[in-house]
Amino acid sequence: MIGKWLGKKKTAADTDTFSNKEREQLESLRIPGYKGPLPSSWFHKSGQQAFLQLPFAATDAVLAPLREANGLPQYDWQLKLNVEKLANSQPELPLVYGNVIAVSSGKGGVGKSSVAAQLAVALAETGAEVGLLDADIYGPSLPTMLGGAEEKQVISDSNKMQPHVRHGVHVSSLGYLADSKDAAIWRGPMASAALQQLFRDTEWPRLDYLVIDLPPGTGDIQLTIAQKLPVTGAVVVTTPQTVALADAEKGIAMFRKVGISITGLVENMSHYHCPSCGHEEALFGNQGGVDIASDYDVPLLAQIPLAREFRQALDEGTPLLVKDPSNPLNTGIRAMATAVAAQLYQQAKK
Ligand SMILES: Nc1ncnc2c1ncn2[C@@H]1O[C@H](COP(=O)(O)OP(=O)(O)OP(=O)(O)O)[C@@H](O)[C@H]1O
Repeated sequence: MIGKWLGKKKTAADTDTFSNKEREQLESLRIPGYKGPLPSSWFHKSGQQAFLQLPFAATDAVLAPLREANGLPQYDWQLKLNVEKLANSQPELPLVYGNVIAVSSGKGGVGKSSVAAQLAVALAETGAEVGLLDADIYGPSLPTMLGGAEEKQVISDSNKMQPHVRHGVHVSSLGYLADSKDAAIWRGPMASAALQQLFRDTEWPRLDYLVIDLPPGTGDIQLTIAQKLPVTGAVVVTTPQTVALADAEKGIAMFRKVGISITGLVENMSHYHCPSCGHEEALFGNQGGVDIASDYDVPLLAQIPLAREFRQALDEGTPLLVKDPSNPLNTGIRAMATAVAAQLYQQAKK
């Protein structure tokens, strides 16, 4: 749990109010993934200190426009997060799992696991308590992408699995338990049962967010998982390529069929940025994700470039966010995390 600020008793200084002109400027602040102006009750000031208090995870970058806006920089702006637990698709399950984000793709190889891993690390960077469930039982790749595959699985006295803590994220994966070659031969019901067990028998701490890396595709297994696990919102990952887009459409349709809200679309490998000459090339086509998002009325949460740095870092088990935190490529990943958390909140509150 982060910041207990919301529950703090108000002091006389907290009742300081912004002038009308300042309020107008605050109203013009936009956050990735949040449609429209933020409620004015989320802004506070106390003398020279000013606070933006959000009920979802966000990076400090959201304050940049306030720090730069005319008339507002005199304040020392701070971000206060107090992540609200939102309703999910299984109301009878306790909310200890936090807000559950299912990351899916209609097609294999589009970068779903990379997006899930980097989303989880970026959310954890904000100070949120984050879990990551590797439900990609046919090819659990998170132990490779986040490292620690060689670490022994610890079972607690209460017979529960201790999640591995990797780069600030609590990770549970069959890849830490079984040989991935064994997992690949599992059939539908067996895989689905193993997964539910992995979800239930992991000793998760009290989480703010649980990111689930679903197996690729839109068949029975994905449908069963989506129905059996608590889900707050689904993120569909695609590349801009026509074949991937057709499968992404199936993914959107699948979640809609079972009443799970689509938090949005992430377009991965949207273009290639040449590190030497700066040229940008749309290797998999142009605008695919933008068009699908508009056709299906789902938010486009991020467009992530194809970059050697992302792949290399994940192959080494240390995502770029951790390996090279100030690399400009990370800006888009951090903005994606804010956009996912903001949109998840806004949809749940609708
Ligand atoms: N934006 C990117 N830039 C460079 N490499 C990437 C990018 N996204 C993913 N990759 C690389 O592409 C490969 C496939 O990615 P990943 O395993 O995440 O795909 P997936 O959709 O989860 O695949 P599967 O369906 O098989 O589980 C990995 O080596 C990953 O590092």
